[in-house]
Amino acid sequence: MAPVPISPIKVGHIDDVQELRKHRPTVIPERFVRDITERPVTACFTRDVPVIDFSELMKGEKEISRLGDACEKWGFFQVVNHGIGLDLLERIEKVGMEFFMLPLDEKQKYAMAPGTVQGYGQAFVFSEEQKLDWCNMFALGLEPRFIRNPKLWPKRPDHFSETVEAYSAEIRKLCENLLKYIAMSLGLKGSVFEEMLESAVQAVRMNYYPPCPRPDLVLGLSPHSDGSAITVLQQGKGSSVGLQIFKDDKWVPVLPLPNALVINIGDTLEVLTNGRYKSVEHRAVTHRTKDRLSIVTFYAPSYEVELGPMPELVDEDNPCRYKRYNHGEYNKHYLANKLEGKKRLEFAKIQSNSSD
Ligand SMILES: COC(=O)C(/C=C/C1=C(C)CCCC1(C)C)=C/O[C@H]1C=C(C)C(=O)O1
Ligand SMILES: O=C(O)CCC(=O)C(=O)O
Ligand SMILES: [Fe+2]
Repeated sequence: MAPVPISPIKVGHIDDVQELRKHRPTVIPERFVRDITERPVTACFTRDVPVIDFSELMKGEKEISRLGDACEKWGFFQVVNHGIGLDLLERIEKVGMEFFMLPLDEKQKYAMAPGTVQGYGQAFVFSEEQKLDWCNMFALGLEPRFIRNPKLWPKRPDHFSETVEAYSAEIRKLCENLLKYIAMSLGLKGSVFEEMLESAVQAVRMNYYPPCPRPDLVLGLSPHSDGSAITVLQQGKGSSVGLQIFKDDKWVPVLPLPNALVINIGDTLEVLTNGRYKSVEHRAVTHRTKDRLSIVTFYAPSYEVELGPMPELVDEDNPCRYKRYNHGEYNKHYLANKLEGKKRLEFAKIQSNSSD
């Protein structure tokens, strides 16, 4: 596997945003205040992200073709009738929220060590100058089992670990099935991506965004695309609307649908499809009075996998846009840099004279 390097970089003191907020600040600390060009504007363009009915996908062509359109035109969709019990969706939200509500010293027993990505804290901070996100994160590696760090699995709240296990097993099946239908939407054999990913890496990240007195000045999560093949995102019930995707040069909010899961194409699938299905830049914004929880699963290739565009998707009209590389190397590159739009994918791009 590709080890994540221990960072020698100085990141300075990182305020825990939940603790900050307890003091009801009237002024936002400078490290959270975004440059004027990055600040979220309130008037957001609303267009509906496509909704895919998972139960229709197995019935054939029509929904699979809608899925292909969603991947090609949006890179994001919401999936309904996905077969994961509502009770399990509620339970993961409950233990996630209970974890973030624990006292800071309890959460810090599972602190994310500098330069690593598992545990509680803020990932992707590499300098004292870098702006911070108004967010607390808790991340765990799940599969394959050797990526697990048992010391980082919380003892509190009750039922945390077993709920994460049960949830992740269901989400894994959903990812396998979605990748099968995504392959079929491209006219490929259903098993093609699963074979390519080998023993897929799976990780979960819970993001908690406390209310922020000045949501106009900060970001909950910096703009980025995910390094995964696909990502599954659950938006907490009762949470503020916070996820936005960058579409046609505008930030579009993803309005939560009851019991739906949000799926997005990650950088890996963009490469494998030679850019036909694109990873899309997204971010999270905060709310003045409401908090927000999101539970995010990254489903990615095994670190050993060498990948590049599938030959079936390269021809004279679609010349090869990405080089072949080792996913472990990509993973290392992704995790060693701040979140910065689609910048990480430049690692894989074959430079051309065209504008993309
Ligand atoms: C805070 O962590 C992340 O944002 C993150 C990390 C995921 C992972 C773990 C928590 C444990 C070990 C596996 C893995 C690195 C996937 C984001 O992951 C993105 C980045 C890549 C690349 C990816 O596949 O998902
Ligand atoms: O909280 C959200 O809605 C966005 C989360 C996200 O994009 C991520 O964790 O990668
Ligand atoms: Fe993301």
